[in-house]
Order: sequence, then C-alpha cells, then structure tokens
Amino acid sequence: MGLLLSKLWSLFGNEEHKIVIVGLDNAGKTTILYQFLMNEVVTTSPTIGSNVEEVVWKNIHFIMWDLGGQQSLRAAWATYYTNTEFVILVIDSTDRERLSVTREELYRMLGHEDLSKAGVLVYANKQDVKGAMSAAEISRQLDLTSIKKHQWHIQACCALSGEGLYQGLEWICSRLKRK
Ligand SMILES: Nc1nc2c(ncn2[C@@H]2O[C@H](COP(=O)(O)OP(=O)(O)OP(=O)(O)O)[C@@H](O)[C@H]2O)c(=O)[nH]1
Ligand SMILES: [Mg+2]
Repeated sequence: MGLLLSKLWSLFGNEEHKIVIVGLDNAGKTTILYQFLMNEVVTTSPTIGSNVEEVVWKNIHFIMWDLGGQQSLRAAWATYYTNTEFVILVIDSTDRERLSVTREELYRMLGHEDLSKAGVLVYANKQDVKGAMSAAEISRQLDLTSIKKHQWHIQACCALSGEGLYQGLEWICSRLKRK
C-alpha cells in the first residue's frame, strides 16, 4: 500500500527530488541554476553559502541546492548531502590547471556515505569558449569509467546559451523512472 501511494504521489508530480550542485568556484553553477529557473542568464557574484530553488520540469519537482565553490567553502558541501538523489558536478572546461583539484573533490565526495546511492551528472560547461576541453577529455582526466558504485553521466554544455543543460536533466529523469 505504501508503495502504491508513493507511486500515485509521484504521478501527481508532488514528489520532490533533491539535487546538489557542486564544483569549483567560477565553474558556472549559479548560472546553471538560474537558467533552469528562469531560462535566462543572470549576473552572478561568487556564492557564499548556498542558493536553493525549486525547479519544475516535465511535472517533476527538483529542489536544487547551488553551493559556493571557493576552497574555504568546500568543506561545507558535505553538510548538504543528506537525502540527495543526484549531484551535479559543474566543470569550467577551460580550466585545465584545476581539473586535478576537481578530481580530488569528486572522489572525496563519492566516498561520503550520505551519497552512497546518489547519481552523478557532470556538466562540462563553457563549451562556447575556444579551446575548451571536450567532455571526452574531461571524462578521461577524471577517470569516470572507474566509478562503479554510482550511476554517472557527462554532458557538454554552455550555461550562457543553455545548450546541453536539459539533455543533462533528461538523463536524471531517465534514472528516476528506473527507480
Ligand atoms: N563563456 C562562458 N561563461 C560562463 C558559462 N557559464 C558561466 N559562465 C561565467 O562564469 C562566471 C562564473 O559563473 P558562476 O555561475 O557565478 O560560477 P559559480 O560556479 O556559481 O561560482 P561560485 O559561486 O564562486 O562557486 C560568470 O561570469 C558566468 O557568466 C558558459 O557556459 N560560458
Ligand atoms: Mg555560485
């Protein structure tokens, strides 16, 4: 009965899915959050703490937490992980030098017990910039194929135009339906 009720509940679109958006400072996390919310590019300043918004897409409700990515703020990411179904990791694809820092943060995050069942969507953002690393290159450098305990997907995108963003969200929706 409980299962039936929860199915019905989700059919009516009342279920909320928690997503946390992480990544280094300047990756484009806040820009992505407000693209989802308003379909426009907002002027951002570095996030101190977090922004949270409810995004509804295809009748699915997401609670999206956008966290500050500066080094001093990263230790606080874990305080947001409880009940998180998906992590969106945003990468500035032009930032070759700090991809190894992202890699460390990614594997630290995946080791956290509150995320043991969470899926991971990686956005290779800023594809509009000439010389940006491709999603394939980022995938290789992050060694994504070594991730076996979490479902993951990488999506190239440009937060300024919105290109690729909904394809990423589509992947999340496809995983939700399999649950
Ligand atoms: N060219 C380009 N610039 C982008 C893109 N996405 C975001 N930016 C720019 O990157 C800068 C940082 O974007 P934010 O969204 O504030 O970055 P953030 O990840 O939230 O940064 P923190 O809050 O400090 O963690 C802004 O100037 C954005 O306009 C993109 O796809 N292409
Ligand atoms: Mg921000």
